[in-house]
Amino acid sequence: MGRKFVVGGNWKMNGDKNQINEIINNLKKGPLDPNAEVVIGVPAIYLAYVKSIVPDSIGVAAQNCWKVPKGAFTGEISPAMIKDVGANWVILGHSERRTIFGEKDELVAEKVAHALESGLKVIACIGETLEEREAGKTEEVVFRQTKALLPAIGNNWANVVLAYEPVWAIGTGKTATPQQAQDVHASLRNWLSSNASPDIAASVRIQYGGSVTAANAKELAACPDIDGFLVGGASLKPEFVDIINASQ
Ligand SMILES: O=C(CO)COP(=O)(O)O
Repeated sequence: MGRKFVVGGNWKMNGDKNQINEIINNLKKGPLDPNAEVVIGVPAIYLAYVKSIVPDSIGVAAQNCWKVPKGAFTGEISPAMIKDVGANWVILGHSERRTIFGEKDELVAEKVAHALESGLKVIACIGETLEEREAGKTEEVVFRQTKALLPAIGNNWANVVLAYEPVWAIGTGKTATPQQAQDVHASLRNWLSSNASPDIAASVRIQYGGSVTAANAKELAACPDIDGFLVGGASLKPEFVDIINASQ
């Protein structure tokens, strides 16, 4: 179907200059699968530093942004600023933003709309909690979260990657089984076919995120509807290279 494998590293609030140098040197050494797209999500304060040392072949993402270009929003950064320091991507709607910082579907959608209008590419995150999964609400939740994004994305789907990250699998060492992940990815694609368009459903890349490691990446990558990963903890380690190469 021609969906390019795309692997994101979400460093979250981790890293200092020393560790960043190590991570970037490791990525430079690779070797990286030339057929995989790589994007690293770095703390805002290091965006410019990372851009100054990373090869252009690796995309750089902010982990959040605000929904307008500038103004009295103490502590926030805008897509215009992210672009100004040379980064092209932003991760939005991560479950940590949703749960710890109380971001609701509508706010995530407003941020996605503004980031896309500003010319950034977006990794938009969705996913259910353990409670929601156990209540049989996984599809209801991911469909609701995705539905909120439809008007925000409009005809900009080419600049969006969806990241399905079940909250119970994030940072817990409890990876979704390949079948569990594949099932949600397939039903999401099916839902997109009816609610966006068959073309969008066939072309949008859906990453899996949640305790991805070098040990489980290959099996997950072999699933037909898994088009890459959004990696937290392991993106800080040398094994990130093996995860990037998992679809080879
Ligand atoms: O939240 C994640 C990526 O955005 C996943 O984190 P872990 O890979 O550490 O579970």
